[in-house]
Order: sequence, then structure tokens, then C-alpha cells
Amino acid sequence: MSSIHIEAKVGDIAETVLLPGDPLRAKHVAETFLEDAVCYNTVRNMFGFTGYYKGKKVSVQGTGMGMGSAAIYIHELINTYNAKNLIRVGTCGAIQKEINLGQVLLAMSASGDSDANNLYFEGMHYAATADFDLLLKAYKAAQRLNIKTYKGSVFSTNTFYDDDIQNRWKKWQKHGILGVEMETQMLFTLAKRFGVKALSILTVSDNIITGEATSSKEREQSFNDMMKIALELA
Ligand SMILES: O=P(O)(O)O[C@H]1O[C@H](CO)[C@@H](O)[C@H]1O
Ligand SMILES: O=c1cc[nH]c(=O)[nH]1
Repeated sequence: MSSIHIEAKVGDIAETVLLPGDPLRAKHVAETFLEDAVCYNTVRNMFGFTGYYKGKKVSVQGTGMGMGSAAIYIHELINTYNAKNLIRVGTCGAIQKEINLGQVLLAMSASGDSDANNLYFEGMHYAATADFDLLLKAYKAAQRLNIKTYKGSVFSTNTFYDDDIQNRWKKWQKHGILGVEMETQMLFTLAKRFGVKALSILTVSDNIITGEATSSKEREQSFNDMMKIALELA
């Protein structure tokens, strides 16, 4: 048996799945960090791999961009493939001035503008929250590895571009949101709905307020920090 968007057999995917938006990041993670990695999905080129990290079975699955796409993969990973720990490894734009490019955020919660959540909760506002055990483990792993992290709330949006992107985030900046990305709110919501654990670890690829953006060298280094934390959770 397989699912509509993933062609793996049940059992091919580990209980712990890392979730980058970019399927080529999934490939890169598998090739760089995992041993004996096998590709289990090429449907729509949304690559998924299972391999081993320090002897532990772990999978990495691209989700695409935005909550509509991510929800499909998250739903199928949980309900067809029995995934239990889902850890997003993504990029985000920081909206606090002091957060530098390449730094790592541990998302405790995610606000957002998903119509899917709005409809599901009949216009009320669900507080999408990370799993505390995974969050604590990630925090301790970062401390052990001497990696600085910011802990707090992020915002998941379905619209990457806007007419006036800096002003758009002013109220959210004031309310302490650390950064903006496009999938975490849906991940946390679905994980709770189906009784599994989720966490989102994000590397800052740009600062929306200051207008800075990362060079490829900086992205490479910071990406490694995020991956080291995420893989410790496997
Ligand atoms: O780097 P990823 O994981 O794709 O995450 C961020 O990058 C994409 C936008 O460029 C969105 O998916 C956003 O959430
Ligand atoms: O979704 C995203 C990801 C990175 N940077 C942004 O501004 N938005």
C-alpha cells in the first residue's frame, strides 16, 4: 500500500521524519548526513529518503512550499506511513532586527493566515504549538553543540510576496514573532490533530526588516547547525 503523493511501501519510512520545504534539500541532507540512504519517493520530484544517523533510522521528505502542499505530505506521512516525530528543517525571514542571518530559531508556536485552519476551526484561532519533549530535546542538543538559538513564535503565511512587505509584519514584530515562513502552523496543527509530535527548526535566510539576505557560504554553515540539532532528535 502507498499513498496518493508518496510511492513508498509502509515500513519504508522511519518514525522520525525531517521535513524541508525544498525536495533538493531533502536529497542534500540524505547524501550529506545519512548512511545507506535510499530514495523512496520521486512522485512529482518531491523526494523522500530513508537512511541512518548514528545507527538510528531517519527519513527526510520534501513538503513543497506553503501550507496546502505541506499538509498533503504531513497527512500521508502520519496516516499511511505511521510517522510519529515530524521535524521541519526550513528557512525563514527574521522580523526582529537583532536576529542575524544564519541563526537558528526553535519555533515554540506558530500564528498564521491559513484559510484551511480558519475554515476547520470555524473562524476561531487555534494556537498551534510545538511538542514540548521535542522542543526541550532540541534546546538541550543546541546547548551541547554550542549552537545559539532563538526560542519563540513564528508566523506561517501562504503569501510570500506583498506590496509593502516590511509594514505588513509590524504588528507581528511588536508581538514578538521571530520570523516568517510558510509551513509550521499547519505542521503543528496536524500533528496535534493526529496525536503525533512535531517541531520546527528554522535557519534565518534573510531579515525582512533590515533587508539583509544570506550569501551561499553563510547559508551552508547555518544550515549545518540546524541539521546537527535536528539529527540529534532522531
Ligand atoms: O526553505 P523552506 O523549508 O522551503 O522554507 C521557506 O522557504 C520557502 C519560501 O522561499 C517556504 O517554503 C518557506 O517556508
Ligand atoms: O517564507 C519565507 C522564507 C524565507 N524568507 C521569507 O521572507 N519568507
